[in-house]
Amino acid sequence: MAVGTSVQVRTAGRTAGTGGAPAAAAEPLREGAMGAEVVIEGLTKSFGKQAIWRDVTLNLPPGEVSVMLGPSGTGKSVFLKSMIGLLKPDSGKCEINGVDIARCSERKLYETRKLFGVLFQDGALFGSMNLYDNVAFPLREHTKKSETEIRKIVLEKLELTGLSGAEDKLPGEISGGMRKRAGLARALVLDPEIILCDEPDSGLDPVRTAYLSQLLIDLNAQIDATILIVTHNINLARTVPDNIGMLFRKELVMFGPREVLLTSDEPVVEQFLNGRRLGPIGMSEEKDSAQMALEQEQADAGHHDGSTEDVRGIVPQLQPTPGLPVRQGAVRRKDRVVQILHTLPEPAREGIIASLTPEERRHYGIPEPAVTAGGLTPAHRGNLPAGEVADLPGAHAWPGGEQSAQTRPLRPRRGGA
Ligand SMILES: Nc1ncnc2c1ncn2[C@@H]1O[C@H](COP(=O)(O)OP(=O)(O)OP(=O)(O)O)[C@@H](O)[C@H]1O
Repeated sequence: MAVGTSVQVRTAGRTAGTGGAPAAAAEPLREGAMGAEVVIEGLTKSFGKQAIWRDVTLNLPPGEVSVMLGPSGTGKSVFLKSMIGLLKPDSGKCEINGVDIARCSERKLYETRKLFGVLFQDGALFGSMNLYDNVAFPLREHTKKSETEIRKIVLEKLELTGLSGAEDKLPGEISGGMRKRAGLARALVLDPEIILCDEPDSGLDPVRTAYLSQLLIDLNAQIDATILIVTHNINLARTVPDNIGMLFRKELVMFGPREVLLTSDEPVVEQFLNGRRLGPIGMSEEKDSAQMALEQEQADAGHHDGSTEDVRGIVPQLQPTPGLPVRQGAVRRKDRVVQILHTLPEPAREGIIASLTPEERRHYGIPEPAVTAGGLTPAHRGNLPAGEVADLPGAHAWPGGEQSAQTRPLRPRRGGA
């Protein structure tokens, strides 16, 4: 079995297939708990004389899904490793529940790491252990749970990731997609508040990637964990996250609500989303101006620039499979982005407003948009100078204090958020 052939997602009281009929929303699996917020400020990392990135500042809002994009070699994996303390940054902080991962004691680091579930690129499974033992490993290592308790948790996570029945298989006997899902099952056994996924789609075909995308959204709906995904997959980046960031030229070019990056006409963002050669990104990350001019000349003369379609604008975000709980992160996000709406570039603002229902618009006191009668947001384009987006209030923090009547939460918040 490979990803997607029979992905089953667990609801509180039953199992629902991804194509199942709509049903009443189920209760979340992890009642009351909410993913941790990750506060990153001025994070800088180099290896000897090689600067990787500097002054990276962003917040991962609790329970929201974020994606980090960036050309190969820009240090995305190094960023994930720095977040869990596997690599020490030169300066800056990465704070989780008040603990600065970059500076804390070994004991605190050990404790805080337990909040993380990490899906490594290759699944990082032990080749000599079957899937059951691989998934059980963190529980046997880090908890004092009995084998009966472990069995219950392992079978639950295998079911959640669509791997029921494959317990006895060795990693070498299953497909790449199944290995990814087994890695995800193992990342989930300690009930993580934060899930980091390093290229979860690598090596998967487009259909299996689509199923994996749905699985990540469904997981988020069920456990309300904060999720950060590093990926090169543009479909995934356009449809899954609440927030998108991009690393380029050793800096965080942007990080903020998905609508900002998806409507940006920053050359580096446009080039990356469209997968074309024309633009500032070259084979060795950066291009000089002579090379850029030459490529432009060739394209003007009709030479193919590598892209197949013009990808721009906001597409609808994936929703949890019918029957699963409402994503609490998405509910909180709505309140958050409405509060910072006035700070966002116009195309992003329009996109967010267009994504609200008439009831939500009334609740927030936002007038009906003139351009969205057809329902779907038009392909907006934004214009935000590099560096400015990362400075958006929503990129780093969001107003916490008093809320006006217009920005009161739409629905009661869970877990004291
Ligand atoms: N432990 C290390 N020691 C020295 N250099 C390292 C180490 N880990 C990573 N690097 C360097 O850091 C840079 C960024 O690597 P990283 O793997 O984070 O890039 P990436 O953006 O994840 O790339 P890709 O998209 O290709 O996976 C590379 O030049 C790499 O060689």
